[in-house]
Amino acid sequence: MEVDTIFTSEESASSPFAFNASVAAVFDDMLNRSVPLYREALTLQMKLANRFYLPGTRMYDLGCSHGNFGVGFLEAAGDRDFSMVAVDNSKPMLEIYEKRLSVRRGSGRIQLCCEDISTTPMEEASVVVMNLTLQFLPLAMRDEIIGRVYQALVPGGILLLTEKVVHKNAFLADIQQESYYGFKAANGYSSLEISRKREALENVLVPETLEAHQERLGKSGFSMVEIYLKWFHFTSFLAVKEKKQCGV
Ligand SMILES: Nc1ncnc2c1ncn2[C@@H]1O[C@H](C[S@+](CC[C@H]([NH3+])C(=O)[O-])CC(=O)[O-])[C@@H](O)[C@H]1O
Ligand SMILES: O=C(O)C(=O)Cc1ccccc1
Repeated sequence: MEVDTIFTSEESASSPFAFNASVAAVFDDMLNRSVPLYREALTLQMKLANRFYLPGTRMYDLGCSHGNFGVGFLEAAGDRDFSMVAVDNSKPMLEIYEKRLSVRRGSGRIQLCCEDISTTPMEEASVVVMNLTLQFLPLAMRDEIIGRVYQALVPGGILLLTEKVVHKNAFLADIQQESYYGFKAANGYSSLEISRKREALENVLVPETLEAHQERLGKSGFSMVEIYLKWFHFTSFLAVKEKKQCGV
């Protein structure tokens, strides 16, 4: 695995963060060292996806990057059939994903789409995964996207949403950030790398409060929402589209 040294160089500080070829090449190391509980979240997402996926429907992975969810799900599925649409607008990420699929059996079950999530058509979905993706979309588009996810889900279908959130209380938001930077430092990032990346992510990764996410999920139609994992900022929501009961 290639080591993430992106923010060791001075020029890295001068441009906004982008999912380009240099980032794609070191992305696993970047995720492992910068996202607390990343592997644990993936494992739980695969288990929940497996529990809620309905044969004949689709699974969508929105902001799939280089395919950790899809490749993991494919390996765990064995001979069980499924249909997944994996969407990302970073070509370098999808090129790596395609290579990973090319050496695996049954990879025709995953269709890769290089497009913007805000325009991607969705239908007949029983599972939609958005792992650390919504936070990169313009704030003004987020309601519409979650609304479309809800509409695309069949009754009993789920959205697995993981986001970096920010605490609504300024003091606790500082504690979150302090704990998070401690995590990065313990994983070998220097304070210069940490501050350069913070600058590069400004206005690119825009976190919202946990309450803002809950409110959006509620007003989009999700009446059952569970937080199944949380590490300060990093929060994983399970949102279920309820099955309507006859006569109620
Ligand atoms: N508008 C957009 N349209 C499509 N893709 C987008 C858009 N904006 C950003 N992306 C894509 O969303 C992904 C976010 S990374 C997801 C990790 C993955 N889910 C994982 O479980 O390994 C999270 C992170 O880097 O913190 C990148 O691949 C972007 O190209
Ligand atoms: O929020 C941060 O400071 C991060 O480093 C999160 C992150 C992880 C991987 C890619 C982009 C942002």
